[in-house]
Amino acid sequence: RNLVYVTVLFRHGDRSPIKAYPTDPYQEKDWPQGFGQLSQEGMRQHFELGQFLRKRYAGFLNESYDRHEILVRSTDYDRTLMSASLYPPSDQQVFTPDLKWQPIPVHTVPQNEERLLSFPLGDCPRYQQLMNETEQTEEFLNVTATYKDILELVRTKTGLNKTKVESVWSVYDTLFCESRHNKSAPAWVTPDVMKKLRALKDFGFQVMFGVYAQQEKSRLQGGMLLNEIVKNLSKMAVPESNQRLKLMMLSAHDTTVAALQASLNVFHGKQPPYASCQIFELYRDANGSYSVSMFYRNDSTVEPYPQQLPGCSLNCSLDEFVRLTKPFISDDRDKECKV
Ligand SMILES: CCCNC(=O)[C@H](O)[C@@H](O)C(=O)O
Repeated sequence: RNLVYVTVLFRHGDRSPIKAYPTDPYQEKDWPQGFGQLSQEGMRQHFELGQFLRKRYAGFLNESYDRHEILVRSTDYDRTLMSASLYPPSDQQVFTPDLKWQPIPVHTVPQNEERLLSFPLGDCPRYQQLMNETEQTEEFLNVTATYKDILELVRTKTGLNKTKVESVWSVYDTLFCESRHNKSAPAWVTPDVMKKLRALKDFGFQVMFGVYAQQEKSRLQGGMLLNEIVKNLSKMAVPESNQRLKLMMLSAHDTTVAALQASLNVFHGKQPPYASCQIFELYRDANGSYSVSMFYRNDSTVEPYPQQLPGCSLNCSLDEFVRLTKPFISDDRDKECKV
């Protein structure tokens, strides 16, 4: 079977915190580029991802960058735009000796117009209703009861007057970024506290796109992106189409990867790491039919993991892929959002 088209969605690389908590000893001035910015570690992570993709698709992609072959779209954040731009050049495209980098065009839309790569999308009362109902489920109540003491600790130590899961989420994120950049944590942040905050953060992802009414949440969130990806796969599955596009690269966030994976029922409930990459490969089989293979790269030290769409084989026929994903895609989201 021959590879004919690839779509990859990745999270940006390592960054500075999005914000500090009220009593945080580190504030915006303590970060080289301020809050929410790609770090040099993040740049290295994405240069490595670019090298991985070039190697994986050597022979499929033109040796040198061909603007007809590759389309890059990013959310309108510095960290995602910069992550997407770190595509290594081929030899003859090096334009300055010793500079192993070349600019590639990265397309985007303003944040308030983004409806493909940023989740959870607001403007959906039905989704908000589902989230309220989720917070009444036994599972949610059990988790918040189990971690009651840690939520209380976070409230008192950080000066945050709310300790809903979302507030804890942002504290963990800030502490995680600070730990990754050798900024010593306050005494109350013990390894056990970080472990519990990590579990709550992962739970926060599960809640956003699952735990309760996962299919309906997918139709209102990640299904929006899944729909585009499935439409593109079908569009590319035509023999000798004059389409030269071979690789669609989407640069986004942890929530984007999680939302998309939840809509495919392949989300394993943990925050997608920096530069993690969801891969869709479309193949034309010898008999002229088409199949889709999915992979998830969340560890750059090993090969990407093959993912199995529930109800299908690892090399899932395109027809089956379309049929099995349909229930997670809304054909009129605005209507389904109305309450
Ligand atoms: C309000 C928090 C928004 N967080 C982000 O945008 C980050 O990019 C986050 O999605 C991530 O992938 O780190």
